[in-house]
Amino acid sequence: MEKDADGFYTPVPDAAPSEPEKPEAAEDKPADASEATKEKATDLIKSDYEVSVTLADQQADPNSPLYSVKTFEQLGLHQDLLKGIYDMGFTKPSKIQERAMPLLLANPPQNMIGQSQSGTGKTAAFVLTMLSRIDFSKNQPQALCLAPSRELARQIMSVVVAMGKFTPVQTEYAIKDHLPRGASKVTAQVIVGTPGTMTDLIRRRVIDVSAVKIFVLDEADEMLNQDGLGDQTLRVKNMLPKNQVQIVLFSATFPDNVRNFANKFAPNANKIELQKTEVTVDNIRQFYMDCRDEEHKYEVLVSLYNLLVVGQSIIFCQHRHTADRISQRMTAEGHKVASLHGAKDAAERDAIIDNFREGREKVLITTNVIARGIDILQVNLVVNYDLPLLNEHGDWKNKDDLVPDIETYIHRIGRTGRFGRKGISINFVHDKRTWQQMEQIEKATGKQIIRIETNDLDEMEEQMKKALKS
Ligand SMILES: Nc1ncnc2c1ncn2[C@@H]1O[C@H](COP(=O)(O)OP(=O)(O)OP(=O)(O)O)[C@@H](O)[C@H]1O
Repeated sequence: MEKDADGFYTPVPDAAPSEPEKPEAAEDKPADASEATKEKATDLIKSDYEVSVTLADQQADPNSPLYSVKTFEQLGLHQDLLKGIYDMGFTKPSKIQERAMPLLLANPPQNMIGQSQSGTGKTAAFVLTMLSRIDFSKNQPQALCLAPSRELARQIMSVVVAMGKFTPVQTEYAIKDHLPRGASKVTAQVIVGTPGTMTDLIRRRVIDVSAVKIFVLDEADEMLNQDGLGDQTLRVKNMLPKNQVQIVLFSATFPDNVRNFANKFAPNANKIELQKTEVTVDNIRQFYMDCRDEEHKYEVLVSLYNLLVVGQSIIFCQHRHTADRISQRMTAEGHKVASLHGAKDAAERDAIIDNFREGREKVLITTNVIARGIDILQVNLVVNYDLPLLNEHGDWKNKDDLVPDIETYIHRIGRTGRFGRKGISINFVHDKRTWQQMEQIEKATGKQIIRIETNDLDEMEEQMKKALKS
């Protein structure tokens, strides 16, 4: 990894094969909200594999992370925001929304460190808080939100625009290549971006932070990671006015090594925490396939192709060159796949994720760049072509030092099974080391990973149908 001029961790273009990629922040063009795909939350996946348990059933089950006893009205939201919520197809809050919203909206404002499983509606909780805190009569930035990737920043913005549809909210991006070079002042009330560009725009006084009242970090553990975006994020915070900004941190994961920093970053915060074994949702069924070697992984992936296109699927690789190589090979063999990673330029990244989001592409081969936050309801299969790995000692070249990256694993598989939908993840293991790494993941998450025969596609299909239906 290298820091670019913005201070981002940008993977080196010709990264050595042994250098794993990490999620990266990059900037982009604005998403046209009117064009943004806004899935109705109540839509279910239409296919042979249609889910059988309805959202209403789950929201009535006290053990579900979607359960709540309250209505959105009881959460104390403004009428215009309620209209936005219902327009999006939401009927009832999820557990995190029900628990977090009253704390987030209370006066005087208090900081929040909120944890809840992937796909359980954290975005709505912080977006509604941002929109509730704004004085619409002032044309000044009042709510800042940071995310680790341009793709996620664009997605969050689409939620701000959808939820704020019946308010006069004005929004702006702080992402690379968005604002014209000579832009002198941002007057929008909500600004969503990535930390390097946000820092740059504040420093150059294009963004005046004097009226900022709320600062949100989505994927907060990633944003505060001292080996990654932590410095940049802290820089933004240090430029904000003291004692007037509510700090809101949300993630599905808060590993121990980030918790201390999070507590300092958001002092005296209200906390909503999960036990370690609660972090993954039960509606994602986890499998693994034993492959003989790297080449066999590719063959198995190709043999799965028909299953991959049943809904939509995301295939995660550790390196961008693996993602490119697989997608080139598969394309040459007549399969329709797309690849997305941090070496592609901003416009291309936007086009690829938009095509996938709108269902024009069914199979996306990618790296950790979109492991977090991306919400595409039709994704019912995630393949870990390579398991996510981390280097504990900072030497990415030494394979013996690589350990499973539990948090990234949790976020990757969380790209499926959104808001109670069924989903499947499949890990490819191909030697003793990868098998052991997977065992460590199994232990850490407390969820069983079931073996599937690589040469029995019928069984695979059967398992998949069962997992998506039961
Ligand atoms: N109360 C609700 N009713 C119905 N659908 C909802 C509700 N709240 C959120 N959703 C939908 O659930 C999906 C997941 O929400 P969201 O992306 O906020 O999850 P998340 O908790 O931020 O997940 P991650 O940890 O992966 O970022 C979205 O499609 C969102 O529109």
